[in-house]
Amino acid sequence: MEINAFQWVVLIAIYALLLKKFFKLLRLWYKGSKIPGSSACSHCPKNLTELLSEEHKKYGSIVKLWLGPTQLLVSVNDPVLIRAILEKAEDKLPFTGKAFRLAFGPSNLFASSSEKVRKRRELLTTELNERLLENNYLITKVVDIIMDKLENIKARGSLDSRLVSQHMAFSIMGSSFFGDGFLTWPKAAIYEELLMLTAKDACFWASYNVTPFWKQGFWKYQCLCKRLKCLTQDILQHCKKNCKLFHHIDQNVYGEKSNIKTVTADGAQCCSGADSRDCFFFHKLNDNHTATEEPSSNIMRVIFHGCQQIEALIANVLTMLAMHPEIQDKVYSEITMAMKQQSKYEEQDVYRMPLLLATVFESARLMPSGSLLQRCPLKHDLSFENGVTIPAGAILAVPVNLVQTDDSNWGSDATDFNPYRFLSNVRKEPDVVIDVPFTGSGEESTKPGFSSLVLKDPNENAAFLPFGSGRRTCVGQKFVVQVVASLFASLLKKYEIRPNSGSEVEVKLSSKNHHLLQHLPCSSIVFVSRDS
Ligand code: HEM
Repeated sequence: MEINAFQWVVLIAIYALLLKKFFKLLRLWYKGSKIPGSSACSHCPKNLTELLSEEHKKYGSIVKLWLGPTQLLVSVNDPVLIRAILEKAEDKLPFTGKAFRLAFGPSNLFASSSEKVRKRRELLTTELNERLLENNYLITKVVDIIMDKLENIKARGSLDSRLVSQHMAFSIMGSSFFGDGFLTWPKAAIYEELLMLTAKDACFWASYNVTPFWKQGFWKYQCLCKRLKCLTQDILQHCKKNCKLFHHIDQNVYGEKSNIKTVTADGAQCCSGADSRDCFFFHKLNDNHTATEEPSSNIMRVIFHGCQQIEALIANVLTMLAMHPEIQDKVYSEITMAMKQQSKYEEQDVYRMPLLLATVFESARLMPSGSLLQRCPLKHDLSFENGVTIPAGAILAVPVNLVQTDDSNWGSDATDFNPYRFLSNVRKEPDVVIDVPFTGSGEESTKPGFSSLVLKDPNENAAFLPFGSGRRTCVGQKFVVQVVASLFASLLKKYEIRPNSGSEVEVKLSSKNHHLLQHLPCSSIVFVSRDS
């Protein structure tokens, strides 16, 4: 048989590619052999965190674990080293991208390559921080609507804290990103259900190496994804309709921040300055999207990530307050004291409630929503001062819940709920007041009516990682902390949160075993009105 020149070229190219892959693998094996740890994960118990905990005890702060012949996981549990590594390591593992690509379509916002995400990360950070400062009224409105909804469902008795938290998180994300029109959007409930369902099944379908086109279930799943996309377009249209400035947005970009309503030529009322910025935000977020990207996928990804994470945080704070009535009472006193000083409650007031903010941080520390932070040096090895090299292609993992509940990082009460670890007493230790967005100023705290406690910057402790760290850290941290604290300030002013007697949460939380804390069941809680 005669082989022509073209076929030779193809054959050589394939051969060269295979050879390159083989040498990469040899290199991974060789470099991996120098990292301490068990050679293989053949005896993997169900819980990877438990295994990593044992390995770290045996081999030190950097351990390797072969997940398969071609998959090397390197786990690091020393906070100072973690900070240094995450400052350098920029790329993420492509797998998570695959799951979300399937659910929401291709998007560059959470891409594995840092190059692709940089611009949009910056945009999102600016937007969130500006929105945070300008949109005070919106948070108050969201909280009011959530409180009204609570009034209605509370009549039925105890509530599943996960479900309540999900509704709250969804209202916060929806209204913050689409404007307050979202709060009256008739399809919001369907959208919430569909978003959660689609994302839940994404990992299952993404776990197939070859997309299972032959399975009927897969096509049903694709239909759900399509419906979700249509609904996202629908709310965007709704947003655009309410916001006639969209088409001449360029004239208004970041310039005018007036809230005065204007009237267009066709007589329709234009949205306020704040609303036009909402529209502009999405316009910009999808600006210059590449051919492979879909306009609504970035939006769905952000909304989903925010909902999922905020939901977990709210549920954790609810659970912790329900289980620690003595802390709840103190937070309540702090809220009433701070609110007494103001004729009108402003969102910035939460910065005068250090115990409330510390409660949010402590809940995030004890029960982080993800158990591993991961990076994947795609092109280059990562070398560190202590002589350790993490080879390109290895999965770098940070076992967040181990680091966040380790005695050596947090003291002997590391597994206890103690928000005071994030506070210092201004009168006793005036020099620990730190000038960061989260901390109250020492001067304010000494005025009558203000708390004498001062919040420390939680990020000062390198072992505080609920929002990640380094170049790919979460861009929503400041936004989330302010919104969630505001929500609880309003909630606690009206209600006392109690566990439903005999519910599972009471049993689980009385245990000191921190592994249990990460797997809390749906907990049942009751909101008891303070007026009654
Ligand atoms: C309680 C709420 C939240 C928690 C606990 C949380 C946590 C996280 C974590 C752990 C990461 C990975 C960080 C790392 O690998 O170092 C992350 C990434 C990210 N978060 Fe959040 N997040 C929250 C809310 C939000 C919100 C509300 C937004 C935006 C609206 C947001 C936007 C992002 C983005 C864009 C990334 C990806 C960064 C990148 O890959 O470069 N997050 N978040």
